[in-house]
Amino acid sequence: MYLEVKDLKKSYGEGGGYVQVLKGITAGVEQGEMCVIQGTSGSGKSTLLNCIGGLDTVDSGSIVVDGQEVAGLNSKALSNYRREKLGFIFQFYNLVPNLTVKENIQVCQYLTKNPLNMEELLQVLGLTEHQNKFPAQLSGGQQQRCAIARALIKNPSLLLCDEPTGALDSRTSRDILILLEDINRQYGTTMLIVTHNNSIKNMVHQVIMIKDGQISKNYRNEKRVPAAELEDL
Ligand SMILES: Nc1ncnc2c1ncn2[C@@H]1O[C@H](COP(=O)(O)OP(=O)(O)OP(=O)(O)O)[C@@H](O)[C@H]1O
Repeated sequence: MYLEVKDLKKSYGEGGGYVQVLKGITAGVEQGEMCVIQGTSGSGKSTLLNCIGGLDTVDSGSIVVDGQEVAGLNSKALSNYRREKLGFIFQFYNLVPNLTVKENIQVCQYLTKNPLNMEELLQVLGLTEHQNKFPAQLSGGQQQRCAIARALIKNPSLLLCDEPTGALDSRTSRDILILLEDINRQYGTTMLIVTHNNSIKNMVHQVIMIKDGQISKNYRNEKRVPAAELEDL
């Protein structure tokens, strides 16, 4: 198992403001799997993703990624873990406004000894002709493709996506999902995708549904639907 989460608990606040967000999550994702995490607003999806990504601490439980226990690492070890293993994609791109597309990607290229080839990645993501533009000169889909390139340049083994199509229209969403599918196939990248979209779960290998901080349903798709054929995106 590439990612194993065991009895993960996480709360925020104290006294009257105390809220237990994750109430004992146990799940596993195989290497090269695409996995969707779904659930109603406030159910704890982003919190789970942030804990796995070392962006937030946990109260108890274990998170093992590629054989390494991540829960409880100190901040230096966590930043090494993020640098070596992870790529992040968020709903609102988070590009640096005064850097060009290429420069935004280069920032992450220098974080690793074995980056992917920049020109090839720009090509694959359809960004070659936009590489010298600034984020404000791009459409939403182009900005998200740039954010994906930035996450992928260091060839992460685990890609964490929080609402990657949340700000996009359905056609652009489909393009981005086809891209993620291609990347998964080409590089074997394990992916966790938090989404509200009910259709995306049909294209992935595994689905984890969270309700009120607990897993309400967890299954593997017997028959996956290619992103190009998803309905109601
Ligand atoms: N830093 C924080 N401090 C206090 N409470 C927080 C913090 N982060 C999240 N929460 C609370 O934890 C709960 C779960 O939040 P989370 O963002 O994980 O939910 P979600 O399922 O991703 O929701 P959404 O689909 O709306 O993004 C919410 O009640 C939220 O208010």
